[in-house]
Amino acid sequence: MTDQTPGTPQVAVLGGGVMGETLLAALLTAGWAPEQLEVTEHSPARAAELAGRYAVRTGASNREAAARADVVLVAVKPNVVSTVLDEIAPVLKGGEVVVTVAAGLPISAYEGRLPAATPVVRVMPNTPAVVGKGASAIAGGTHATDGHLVLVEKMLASTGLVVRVAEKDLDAVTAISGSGPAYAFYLIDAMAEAGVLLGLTRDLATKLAVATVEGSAALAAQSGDHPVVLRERVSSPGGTTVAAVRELDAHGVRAGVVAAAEAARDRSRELGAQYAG
Ligand SMILES: NC(=O)C1=CN([C@@H]2O[C@H](COP(=O)(O)OP(=O)(O)OC[C@H]3O[C@@H](n4cnc5c(N)ncnc54)[C@H](O)[C@@H]3O)[C@@H](O)[C@H]2O)C=CC1
Ligand SMILES: O=C(O)[C@@H]1CCC=N1
Repeated sequence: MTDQTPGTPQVAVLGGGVMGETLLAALLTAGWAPEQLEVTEHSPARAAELAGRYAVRTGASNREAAARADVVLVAVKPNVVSTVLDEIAPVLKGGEVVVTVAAGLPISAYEGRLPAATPVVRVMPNTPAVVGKGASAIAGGTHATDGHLVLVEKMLASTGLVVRVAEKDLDAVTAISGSGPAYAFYLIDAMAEAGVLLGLTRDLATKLAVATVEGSAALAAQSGDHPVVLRERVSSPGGTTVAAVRELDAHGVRAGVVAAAEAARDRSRELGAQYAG
């Protein structure tokens, strides 16, 4: 594929798990036709499920799918990436773009296994992409042009926020937005559980927790105010909220979030070092 390839090029999604399916659905929403897409899967049952749900071609051969593709989207686990790259490298003709969502693995690891001058774009998406509220960061490799980054932005157009970053920042991005939905779900679950403890039904407590987190995120996004200012607005003098936030501080919740993000950043680096091969 050249920098100028127009429209919606043929995409092979290698690995149809959580993120592979998310990106497949996103491409369909962004205007790709089912016949421009195919997915490879090790699990025949999963392949059949995806074929039934999206009417796309599915198969088990990464090499055959890559040979038909203009864009190869790597969505397998980091420990499988080098095997997959070795499978597809012989059939890449030089113009294809390789896009990867694997955590941790540096672009240099891809460039070292793929034909010289293969453009590689690394993406760190997150699961709210399924509902168009995702946050993705992208970084291009040595041979990725602005045109390749624009193409990837187009591929992710239906998923939500897409930002360009330097590759060195992707471990931090992974710790904040890649893994971040799990922190938000953890908070929602804890709030719902607290509601049950306080006597609400689980259904009502969960609805209230979800709506509160969703509304707070929307308010933060739309007002542009600093989170501290927004928190102060909830906190009436001598009221309930200051009493609650004092407990969050006393229990080290803020420090816990920071430590969690550092652990995710470190794990991303470890995955990169372990599986770069
Ligand atoms: N789940 C998430 O929230 C995010 C995941 N990622 C990245 O996405 C990648 C995939 O993660 P998930 O989708 O969560 O994992 P997953 O385990 O749900 O999906 C991986 C899929 O690859 C298939 N597979 C395994 N070996 C294969 C092979 N050789 N060829 C073809 N298919 C093969 C598996 O059967 C499985 O369905 C990982 O590299 C991860 O770091 C990145 C951002 C967020
Ligand atoms: O947990 C993981 O390794 C992947 C990467 C970011 C979110 N999920």
